[in-house]
Amino acid sequence: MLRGYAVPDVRAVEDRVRAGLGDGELMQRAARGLAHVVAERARARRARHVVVLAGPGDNGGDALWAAALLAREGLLDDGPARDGLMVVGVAHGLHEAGQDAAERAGVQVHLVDPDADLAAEVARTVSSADLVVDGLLGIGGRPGLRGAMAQVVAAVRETAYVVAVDLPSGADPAGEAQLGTAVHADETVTFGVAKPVHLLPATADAVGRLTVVDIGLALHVSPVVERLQPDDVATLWPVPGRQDHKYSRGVVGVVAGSDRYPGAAVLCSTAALESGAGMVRYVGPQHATDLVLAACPEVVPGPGRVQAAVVGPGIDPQGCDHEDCEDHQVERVREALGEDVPLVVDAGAVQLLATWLDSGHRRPAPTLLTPHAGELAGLLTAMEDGEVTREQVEAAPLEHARRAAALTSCTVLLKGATTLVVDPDPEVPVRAQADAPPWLATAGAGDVLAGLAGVLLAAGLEARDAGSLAALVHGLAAHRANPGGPLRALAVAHSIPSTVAALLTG
Ligand SMILES: NC(=O)C1=CN([C@@H]2O[C@H](COP(=O)(O)OP(=O)(O)OC[C@H]3O[C@@H](n4cnc5c(N)ncnc54)[C@H](O)[C@@H]3O)[C@@H](O)[C@H]2O)[C@@H](O)CC1
Ligand SMILES: [K+]
Repeated sequence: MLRGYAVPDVRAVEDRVRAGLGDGELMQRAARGLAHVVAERARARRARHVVVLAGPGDNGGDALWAAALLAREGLLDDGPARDGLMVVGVAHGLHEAGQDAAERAGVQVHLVDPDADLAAEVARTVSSADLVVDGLLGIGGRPGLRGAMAQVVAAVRETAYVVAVDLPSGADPAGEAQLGTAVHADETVTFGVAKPVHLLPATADAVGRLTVVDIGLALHVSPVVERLQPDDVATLWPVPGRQDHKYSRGVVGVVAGSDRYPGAAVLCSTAALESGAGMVRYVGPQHATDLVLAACPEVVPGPGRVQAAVVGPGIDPQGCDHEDCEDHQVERVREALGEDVPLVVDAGAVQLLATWLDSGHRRPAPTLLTPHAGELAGLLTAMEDGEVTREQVEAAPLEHARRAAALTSCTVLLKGATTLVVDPDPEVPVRAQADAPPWLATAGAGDVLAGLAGVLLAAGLEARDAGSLAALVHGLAAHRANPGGPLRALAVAHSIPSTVAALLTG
């Protein structure tokens, strides 16, 4: 599990560790780790010109010391970057010891006035770099770059490989403010532990590949963000024992599909079966039932006892007006909301839940809501004063997911390039999963995710684990279904069994 700690907690432990070490030792450790990564990337990419950008604080200090090490220890010597290393400092003054060390090692340091326009010559130097080290701002940075810092970053060539020191400069270290003018790194080298900026959706896109360098920090506080990794699957996934039978493994109810969207019923039921449900019971209109049974003969039609249910994919919250529809989906969902059974509440059922909660009901069992941004906006609009738009949710996903979790007392899984899973208790770390290829943005992918999560709830996982594990496996199954190419949702569902098997057997 990757854990991201709040910046004040990181500073507190850094201060404690630094007090027990020699002067500058902690920064030396950071700089050494950084220098080794830079040297390796420079070699691999046959970089000819390496430009190190340094800002006014200790982030710049790390970068300057790394430049000194690269030059002094000849870390670039076997590559063509030998004579092509220089520092551009954007500050009224740089980290003194770092600047001194870089200059003593023979590295040229150009100092740029942060408030003046960038000289054309400096812009040319920066744009000549094929590898750029971004040490402008770290955890002390305010979001958004201005003046010469913004200009120097704009001068970086599109094809240059950018290694950010600790975090991409200009991004909010807390990972909450939306990205403004900021560095977009190919790789970020952080020290000791990850921070929220690396994991949360507002900023994670600017981070690139994340490398954590050990500098001897041990945190004994709770992280604020967590991300499950593939090797967590073996710990969390419900593996049946020899004594298990279909009921003990977990029966999953699926209330999904309508005459208008019968395919959602097929996708959700298929995903539940492919994820290892002991049994799937499907409830829906006749046409959808026929399609489900044709695709999945293992499914048992009609209501019955279940350990968890998925309600909502492809239902029409306005109600089904089909005359022979015995299993009226909206009524079924309302009934399920009142039952003491863990639920995945998806798509059309999200709106029904909002109305149901607004009339004073409370869910008696664990509940995982799985909205996309538009559905979350609809839920908040129904439960709060004033309209909330999809754009507002997309601009501040964590804030809105937190609001929804607090209002509903349910766990909220907000789908996106980075999927958030937020517990109603604000003290519980948020899970942020970014496992899916962009190809997964396709119709029906949400129905598959809901079916997968339903199986995990039915097996007894708590809602936050079920949601984040489902998001992880969903993303990995998508990669496996067709690495690097187009996907359809059904193919993702069919690739769940082999994906899980590969993760369980290592
Ligand atoms: N604290 C520690 O023990 C360690 C810190 N390390 C490094 O130190 C960094 C934190 O250093 P600092 O606290 O000095 O903070 P930063 O280096 O992030 O920068 C703070 C400085 O930048 C200025 N600034 C902030 N936002 C700005 C903006 N948007 N535009 C222009 N100037 C801006 C501030 O006024 C301040 O002078 C970490 O990110 C990490 O790179 C590492 O050396 C590891 C050890
Ligand atoms: K940085």
